[in-house]
Amino acid sequence: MAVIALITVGLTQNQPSPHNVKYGVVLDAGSSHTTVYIYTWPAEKENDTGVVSQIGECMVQGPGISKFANKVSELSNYLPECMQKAKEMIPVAQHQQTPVYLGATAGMRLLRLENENLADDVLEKVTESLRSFPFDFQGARIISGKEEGAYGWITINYLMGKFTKKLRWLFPLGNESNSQETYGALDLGGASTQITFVPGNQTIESSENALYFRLYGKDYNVSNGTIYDPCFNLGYSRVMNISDLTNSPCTKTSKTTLPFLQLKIHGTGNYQQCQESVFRLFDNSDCPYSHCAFNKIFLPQPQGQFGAFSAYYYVMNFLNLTSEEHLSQEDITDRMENFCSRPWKDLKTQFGDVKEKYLSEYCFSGTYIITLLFGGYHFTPDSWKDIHFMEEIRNTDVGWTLGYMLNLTNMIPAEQPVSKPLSHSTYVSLMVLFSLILVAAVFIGLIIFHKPSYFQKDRV
Ligand SMILES: Nc1ccn([C@@H]2O[C@H](COP(=O)(O)OP(=O)(O)OP(=O)(O)O)[C@@H](O)[C@H]2O)c(=O)n1
Ligand SMILES: [Ca+2]
Repeated sequence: MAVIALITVGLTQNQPSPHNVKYGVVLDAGSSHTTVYIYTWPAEKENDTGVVSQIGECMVQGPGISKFANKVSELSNYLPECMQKAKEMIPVAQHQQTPVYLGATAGMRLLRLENENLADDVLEKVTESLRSFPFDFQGARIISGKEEGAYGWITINYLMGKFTKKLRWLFPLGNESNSQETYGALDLGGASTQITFVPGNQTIESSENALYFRLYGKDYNVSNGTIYDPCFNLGYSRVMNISDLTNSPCTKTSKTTLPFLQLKIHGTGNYQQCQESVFRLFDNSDCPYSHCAFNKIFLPQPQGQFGAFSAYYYVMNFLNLTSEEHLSQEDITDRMENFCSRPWKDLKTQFGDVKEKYLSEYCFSGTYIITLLFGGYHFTPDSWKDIHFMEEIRNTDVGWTLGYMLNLTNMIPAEQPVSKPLSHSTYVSLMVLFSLILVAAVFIGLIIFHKPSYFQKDRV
């Protein structure tokens, strides 16, 4: 029996030790900032799922690349600090084989809409900068919102091991019935948001909003230059340029000509009023399909579990709203009312180390997220519990970058592989145990059958 057990375990888990390690670098050029991610994986197991992990990340100092549109020459000093870090983390011998990809998101999509030449200039300059490093640079491009959502979805499901088929015979009693269902992905950045999930048995009514994979098997009424804003805390004020509001392609349609160039905003800190204003941003009228998100965009009813990352996590984590215990809608409202009503002076005292830009916007950002989820994507108080706010899984950040790299390095096979059923430590323990049983069995056998002299004498 011990021999059979040894052979069974050996055959089901033949794990060669990884010695050849590969690396990959992806730059996430977001609207608010750029982050460099450094990944590694064992070369032999390239097509296995869950083997790529993040070994480093570096946040580039300064704003997003789109903000350099009128000063592209400054971009030459932008990336070197973080790229130098990548050089230090990756062994020199591996530099030339290490692919480097840059994907730009909403900030650059908006710049391209406004002025294509400027967007090209920015990409050209970052390309020039990245070419000066000893890596295998694979290009800098603007990724579409659809790709961004898709790669975030791949990342989260890859990291959660949702693409692997578990061997059922090893977990006969486990509640594994839903374990293979994929997670939906919720991403929110400075200038765009994506929701991606596998819909239930609903018809895809707009192919523009669908992707097929085969993998692993307001307007404010103002009469002067001051407005009172319920989404900022009481005592907070900020001056902003009207052009910052009206120059974005997102606001081009609501052309309101104002008789002044600047606007002074004073916070009044009122969650209910803030929510009413934000809710008006989501146009839920005249849906041409059976279900819409907002602004007439096709979206089936959200289905299954969701991982919410990027700004969803930063903001909700700050507001203490990421708890896995079920928070009722009243709990959420109470916490938001409480936070928004706090005087700005108090917040500054308590959270002196938090960047002022972020701190001042948490009342707004939290309200925006809650309104987007309930009023935009139509989550319900009941399905809210299916949203899991997360920053990383197994030390790897959740975002679109990992999925982007997996795709471009052809690390996603079309057919579903079967995962190793045991962890390496369980495998080794079982092998040792069965070996001991085998040795003990042989030993006992020897004693019984080779101690014959006494028995034989007695018999004689
Ligand atoms: N420590 C942080 C970092 C970010 N934020 C919030 O997150 C938003 C930006 O999110 P980020 O993921 O940095 O956006 P980008 O990737 O740069 O934008 P996009 O994906 O739209 O291109 C900020 O406006 C801010 O509200 C925050 O609250 N705390
Ligand atoms: Ca982003």
